Amino acid sequence: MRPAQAINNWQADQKADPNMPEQKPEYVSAFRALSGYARPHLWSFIAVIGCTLIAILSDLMQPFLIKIAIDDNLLSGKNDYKGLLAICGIYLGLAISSLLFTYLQNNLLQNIGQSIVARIRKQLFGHILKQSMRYFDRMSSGSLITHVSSDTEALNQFFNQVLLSLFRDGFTLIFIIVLMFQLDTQLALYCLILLPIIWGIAVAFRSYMRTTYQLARTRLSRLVAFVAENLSGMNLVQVFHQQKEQQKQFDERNSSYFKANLREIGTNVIFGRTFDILSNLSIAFVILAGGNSVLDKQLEFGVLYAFVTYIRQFFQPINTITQQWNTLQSATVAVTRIWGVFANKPDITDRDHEPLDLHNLELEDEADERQASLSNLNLEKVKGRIDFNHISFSYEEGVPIIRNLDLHIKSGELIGVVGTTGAGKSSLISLLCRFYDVKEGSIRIDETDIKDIPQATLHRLVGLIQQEPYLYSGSIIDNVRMFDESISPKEVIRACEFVGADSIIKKLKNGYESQLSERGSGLSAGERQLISFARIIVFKPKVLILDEASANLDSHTEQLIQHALQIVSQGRTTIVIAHRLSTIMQADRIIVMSHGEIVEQGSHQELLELEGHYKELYEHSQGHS
Ligand SMILES: Nc1ncnc2c1ncn2[C@@H]1O[C@H](COP(=O)(O)OP(=O)(O)OP(=O)(O)O)[C@@H](O)[C@H]1O
Repeated sequence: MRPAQAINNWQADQKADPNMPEQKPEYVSAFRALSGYARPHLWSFIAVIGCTLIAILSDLMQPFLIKIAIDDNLLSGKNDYKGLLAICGIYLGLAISSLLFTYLQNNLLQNIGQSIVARIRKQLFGHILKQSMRYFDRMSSGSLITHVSSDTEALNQFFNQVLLSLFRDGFTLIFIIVLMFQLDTQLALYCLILLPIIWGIAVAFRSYMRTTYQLARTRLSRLVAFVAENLSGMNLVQVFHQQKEQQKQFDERNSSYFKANLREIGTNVIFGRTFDILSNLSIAFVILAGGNSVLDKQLEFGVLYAFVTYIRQFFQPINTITQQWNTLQSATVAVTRIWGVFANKPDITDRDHEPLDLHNLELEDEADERQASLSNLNLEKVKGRIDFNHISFSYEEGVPIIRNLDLHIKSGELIGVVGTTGAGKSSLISLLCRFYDVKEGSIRIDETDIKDIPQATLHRLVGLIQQEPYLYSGSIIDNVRMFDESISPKEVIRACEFVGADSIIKKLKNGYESQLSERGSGLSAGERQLISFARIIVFKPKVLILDEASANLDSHTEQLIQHALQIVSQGRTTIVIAHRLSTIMQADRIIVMSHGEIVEQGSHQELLELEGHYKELYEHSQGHS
């Protein structure tokens, strides 16, 4: 990731969510947060500092050795070849030592950085998995992806670049200054006069560079968002022949990003060259001032040589440290954002869930495992009776979605739920799965409030087949058994045969080993639902919820689904949200919902006789107005 990307990602998020407070890099709290992760690597850090010191000293002693060779051997007239040979040997030894310890320092620091970042990334993903649906309603998936990928990558850069530079360049600078004073105090003092000038230039460039970086990142974000938008709405783009218009808009964004990039590169070049000019000016100045002293025999030639070399080396670490500023800022913002995610407690938790300890997220995993094993329901003995006791619910305060709904479902009953769009059918199901909690009333399975059932148990108890079933990247076998290797391929094949998906799967080129992707790789909505039916057979939940595919299915797939539903619903309490009334005409009971309430219920025939909402829906589905 380029410097400042995290800042810009964050800024892009801010635009997407205007309610989020303005966030600035908070260096102290960011470093405190990171220090907890760094503590276990204390000895490795000490080893890094040791290696850095040896590597720098090995580097910096080289000009000093040449100074000795010039002043004590070459210009002293002693003809001491042995001494010269010894100096060459030491020089070689120093070069090897510098190489070896730089390598060790780099490797050690990379190792520490990568393991800290990998640990944070793992905990972050685990933490996101535990969040409730309300959180995902609020957060765009784009910004969560940014947290897991770009923000953790910004941390990686912190260890690879900022820390490395702070250790290596910081120590180098200190040693060079000490060595320069050791060689000649007056010349060293002249050189220090340059420091405020260098500082002034660095500060001026830093703020200009930041603006340039940000401009490029903002334009990149716009470009990426535009491509993502087009990809997700590709069918619309093609249906409305928008290709030319979209290409034009893309070209505009692309060219403005290109210009911003050129500006960024130009700024970097000017900054680097300015330092080169300053370095050369200082060398000229040292040669002028020091040369005079050499001619007056007040300074040895070797000292002047060493000084010129150190001045050259002096500018490089300053340049590198200044360039790290942007990376440091983006890493700090990244830490703040990542800790913002960690700080968010899921609002749906199991009873007696211990409070989140931000400093010890591993404890959270252990607590979850403990909770999962604590079930007051014996899964085998659950009958599947469901009671919605006068429940009310809203997504947003003051906008009721479900109002005082009272519904009692017997174990093994097949219930069809119908209603106009937005009536609250899917919301009712979300409440039963405990994606959200009811505001008033309670939902009970076999007399136990679902809030008292650990979520892991509840989700084994209630199986959900969604309108758009989610398929993972992987084979059909793995999609049916949800990567649970304890379920054999034979069981999967039997389940698919049972629900009638077998004939469809066998037609695929690689049969059960065909690789699917999230969009289903060529399977229709109905066919994807059939695969979900097989999942139900494999995992045997006591309660089955089917949010029927609303897409028009061909009559063959529709028949297959009807057949699969009959098979799968046997011995299970089943709730079907029906978009086609034909699916639930045979249901034990049909519930008609409108504006979050049950307005009618009964069998198909009974409801038709009522001549109310259901009859209207039915006639509409039959093509009558
Ligand atoms: N995550 C959400 N956040 C805020 N409002 C929501 C959310 N999900 C649904 N709603 C709103 O709640 C109401 C009921 O939606 P719901 O999806 O339960 O209806 P539905 O009967 O299943 O509709 P459909 O048949 O179109 O799927 C709608 O007004 C919808 O806009």
